Amino acid sequence: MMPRRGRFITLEGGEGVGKSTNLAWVADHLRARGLEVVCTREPGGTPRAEAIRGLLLDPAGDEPLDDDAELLLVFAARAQHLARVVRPALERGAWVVCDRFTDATFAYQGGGRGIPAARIAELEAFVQRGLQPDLTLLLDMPMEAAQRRLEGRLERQGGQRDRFERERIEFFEAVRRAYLARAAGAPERIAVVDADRPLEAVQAELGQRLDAHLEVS
Ligand SMILES: Nc1ncnc2c1ncn2[C@@H]1O[C@H](COP(=O)(O)OP(=O)(O)OP(=O)(O)O)[C@@H](O)[C@H]1O
Ligand SMILES: Cc1cn([C@H]2C[C@H](O)[C@@H](COP(=O)(O)O)O2)c(=O)[nH]c1=O
Repeated sequence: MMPRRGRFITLEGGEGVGKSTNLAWVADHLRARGLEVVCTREPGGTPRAEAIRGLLLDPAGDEPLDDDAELLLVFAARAQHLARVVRPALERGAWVVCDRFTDATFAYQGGGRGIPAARIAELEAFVQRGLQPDLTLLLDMPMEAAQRRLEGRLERQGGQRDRFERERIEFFEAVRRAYLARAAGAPERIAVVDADRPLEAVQAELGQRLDAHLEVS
């Protein structure tokens, strides 16, 4: 009998909504149920894809990054990540938990930059060859509140805003609208989780969503 393919879970949402905070919690929740879990992120997840992440996030330099170049870099990093990490893990039956994936491209490059969804979908088909997340947990909250969280994190941990974090609030509002439109178009895959609550409440809902997915998979 063929081994059962693993599952691909993605966490999505705008800046500062709590994706990184909840990624480890999601992984622990699944491991406690006896599953092998691989945690990863996009852009990145392999040394070469992380190098592309550096190009995308670096705010330095006086040469603006062209929107189409940004889109192609995102998919170049994704191709490498899928080939080296995600597909091998799924093929051996592991569950992959990924901080952002292609919904982020539709939200940031589509909603934020204004690149037509059809063009993004062409690259999605080319790079992913049908691979889609089995479940996407979309952490959603008003952008002003998320920005305050981000500022708190920067004050506590230091560091500078990256190239995306320097965008204006209108950009983030467009990103949020695009995410919610994606969720409305794929309610069977994308679960919208209200992230503007205490962490315990957010994680209780994440746990319920994961357990419901485990029951049907
Ligand atoms: N439910 C919550 N309530 C209060 N603070 C939270 C909550 N979730 C996360 N935080 C805090 O908000 C800040 C941002 O969280 P986190 O870094 O996980 O967000 P993120 O979505 O991964 O951000 P980015 O998109 O920049 O990577 C952190 O300081 C974190 O401790
Ligand atoms: C996958 C993906 C990501 N981005 C942007 C969104 C974020 O600003 C950064 C990643 O940093 P974070 O620590 O996860 O916040 O990259 C994007 O524009 N398009 C994408 O497809």
